[in-house]
Parts: sequence; structure tokens; C-alpha cells
Amino acid sequence: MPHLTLEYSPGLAARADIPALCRALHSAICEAGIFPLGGIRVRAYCADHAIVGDGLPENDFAALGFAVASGRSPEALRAAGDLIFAAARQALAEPLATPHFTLSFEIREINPDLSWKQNSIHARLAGQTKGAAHG
Ligand SMILES: O=C(O)C/C(=C\C=C(/O)C(=O)O)C(=O)O
Repeated sequence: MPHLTLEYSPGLAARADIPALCRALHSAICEAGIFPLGGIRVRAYCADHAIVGDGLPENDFAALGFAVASGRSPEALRAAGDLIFAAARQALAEPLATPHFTLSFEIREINPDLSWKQNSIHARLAGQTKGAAHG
């Protein structure tokens, strides 16, 4: 499944709208046009403890990991990654404008021989119009 996992330091919740960031990331993944809507998962976890950079308490991080099925071209993944990272940068513009924040993003391909899945959402979406599927 296209899994977008956001990890962030505890201080970031006061400096950024995490639910809005999740929505922006979801929209960017949809907009990329190469991922099945029913397979998309976006979730965010706050680290219980974090030491960032030089260890100043005002330092924060957000780390985005995106796990996708293998088989797409590097060019297609690169273009999708550019879109998703741009959405993250826009949503996190305020902390990025300070000297106390670091943002990272990585795409990882899932080994098809070592992963399993069953998803009932695809069939439901196939029965809807495209517009309705996006809510
Ligand atoms: O294969 C994967 O796990 C990733 C994927 C799609 C997954 C689903 O559609 C699913 O789990 O139902 C992908 O397109 O990258």
C-alpha cells in the first residue's frame, strides 16, 4: 500500500497543524496520479522523545517515509516524490523558516516477495464514480 508515515518531534505539534499536513500529503499523493486511491494510507506519529541536531530544546524534526509497490519507473516516483515533498514544505513553511527545524522524505519500494495484502476498499471504490471516490 502506498504508506505515508510521518514521524515528528513533540514540539512540532505546537508549531504546525499536523492534521492539515496529513490532508495536504494525502491530496499530493492523489494528485500524483500513480497510486491507487484505495491503497493510500497517511498517518502521523509523535515521537515520545527526540534529540534533534545540536540538541536545542526548540529544535524539531519531521521525517516522512513513503512505502510503495515496486514496478514504477524511477522517473514516475521522482515526480511523485517532488509533488509530495513540495506539499510537505508548503504545510511546514513556518517551522522551515526558522533555524530550528529539519524535514526529510524518503520513498522505499516494498519487496513483492516479502509482503502480503488484502484490501476491501478497492472494490467499494470501483463501484463509485471517480468524483465521489475523492469525497
Ligand atoms: O503494493 C503495495 O503495498 C503498495 C501499493 C498499493 C497497495 C494497495 O492498493 C493495497 O494495499 O490495497 C502501491 O500502489 O504502491
